[in-house]
Amino acid sequence: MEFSRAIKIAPSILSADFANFGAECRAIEDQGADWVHVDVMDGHFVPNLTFGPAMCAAIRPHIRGVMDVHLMIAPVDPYIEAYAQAGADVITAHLEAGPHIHRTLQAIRNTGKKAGLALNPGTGIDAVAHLLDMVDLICVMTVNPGFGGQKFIHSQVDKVRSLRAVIGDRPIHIEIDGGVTVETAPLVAAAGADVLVAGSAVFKGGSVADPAPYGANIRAIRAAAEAAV
Ligand SMILES: O=C(CO)[C@@H](O)[C@H](O)COP(=O)(O)O
Ligand SMILES: [Fe+2]
Repeated sequence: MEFSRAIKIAPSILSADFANFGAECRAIEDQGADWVHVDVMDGHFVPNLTFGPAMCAAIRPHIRGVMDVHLMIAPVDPYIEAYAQAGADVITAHLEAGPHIHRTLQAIRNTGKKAGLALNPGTGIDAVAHLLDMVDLICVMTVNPGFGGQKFIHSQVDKVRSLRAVIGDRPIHIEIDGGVTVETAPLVAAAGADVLVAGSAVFKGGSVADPAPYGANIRAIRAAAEAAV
């Protein structure tokens, strides 16, 4: 995985057809997705349940590019190795998920995978300064985690701008997750984000049988973001 600040679109398969994940992953990549974003929820850290490591391992052969695994689980440390074994390229843990985020990021790096740090909307960026040498990606949640299709929280745009200033030119991705659309993508791209997760805005209007809308949605979000950079 070579580092680049170019805009990357990462569809969240939380909005895919749950009976058809393999075909959905192939369809979004064929339609121009850069990364595939997999939302792991435990019914405890967030009020929803999704994919275990076996599910991730099952879809891995259907993803040619980057599998971006967003762990919304607590505790997180006991499961890092399992998601690494399942074939994740990026493993992101929440700052809020436990008392030892430095150890968690170290454990992710020890698996040889890229380490991501996610921040809930109510969390500030102060802790990030002490973790810059431990992270490959910082995920700014622009909704409260747990569900797709929520409304973008606009107060997070300033947070992204401050985060970009703290990161400077270090090879750390800023990922935005939640409520990304053609309207909100330019705001976060202009503030310094480079990875845009989008679930409902990518999958709307399409299906495995008719995937062309996925491509049109991805191109529209990318064009809106790139025009703002
Ligand atoms: O992590 C999460 C939600 O907790 C996200 O990845 C959502 O799945 C994004 O969905 P949209 O807001 O784009 O519909
Ligand atoms: Fe996510």
